[in-house]
Amino acid sequence: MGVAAKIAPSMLSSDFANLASEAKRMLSLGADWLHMDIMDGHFVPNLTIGAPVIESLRKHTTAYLDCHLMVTNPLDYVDPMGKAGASGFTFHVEVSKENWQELVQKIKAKGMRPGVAVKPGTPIEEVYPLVEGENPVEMVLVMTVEPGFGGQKFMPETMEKVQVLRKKYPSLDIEVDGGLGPSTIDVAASAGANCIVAGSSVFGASEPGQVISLLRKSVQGAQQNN
Ligand SMILES: O=C(CO)[C@H](O)[C@H](O)COP(=O)(O)O
Repeated sequence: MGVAAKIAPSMLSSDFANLASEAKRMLSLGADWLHMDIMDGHFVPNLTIGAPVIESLRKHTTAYLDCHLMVTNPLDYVDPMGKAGASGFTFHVEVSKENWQELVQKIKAKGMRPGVAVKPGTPIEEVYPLVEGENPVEMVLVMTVEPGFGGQKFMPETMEKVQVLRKKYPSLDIEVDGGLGPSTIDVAASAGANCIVAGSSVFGASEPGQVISLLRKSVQGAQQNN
């Protein structure tokens, strides 16, 4: 049996004007987590939501809010996101080389689960110290598109990173994000990903619940075959 499958619809593709009802709809259709994309308009060329929106959503759900911080200064976000009720806090390794130990410590102190994300062009070796340290992160997010926007094309070349990570860390949560849907999930699942973020393929489907269930079955099926 592998690491538990977690299907996390990316709320970036939801109707932000109806965020609470969109979140409840996804949970009622079988989502495990809600993926929240925090973008600062600097680390990535897009600006989305921040702690105030997480705080508002938290009033409507007890669900795991899987927050992906696409920001240049993640340390500045730890306190506000903790107070707002974030569950997971995933920061980018590209901007945390100097202070990841402090970051992880503070994220845990605020009751959140730390994760580290890598852009498609970043060597996967850069996350090893964060997974193996005394105070490790609990998830690695392998970006399968360039961060910044939903609806992009899945980059299959990123799968090598997932394979390497799964071989090295059999019980680690490995998340993939970007371009995941019915036509790309099998390759990600057989590479070893167990946390699946999917935005446009879920929100754009006529039956989003069927897509969520298909994503889960693919992860579970791949784990049984390994
Ligand atoms: O992090 C993201 C963009 O930076 C989004 O979560 C991601 O792209 C999901 O959207 P889609 O499934 O439509 O590709």
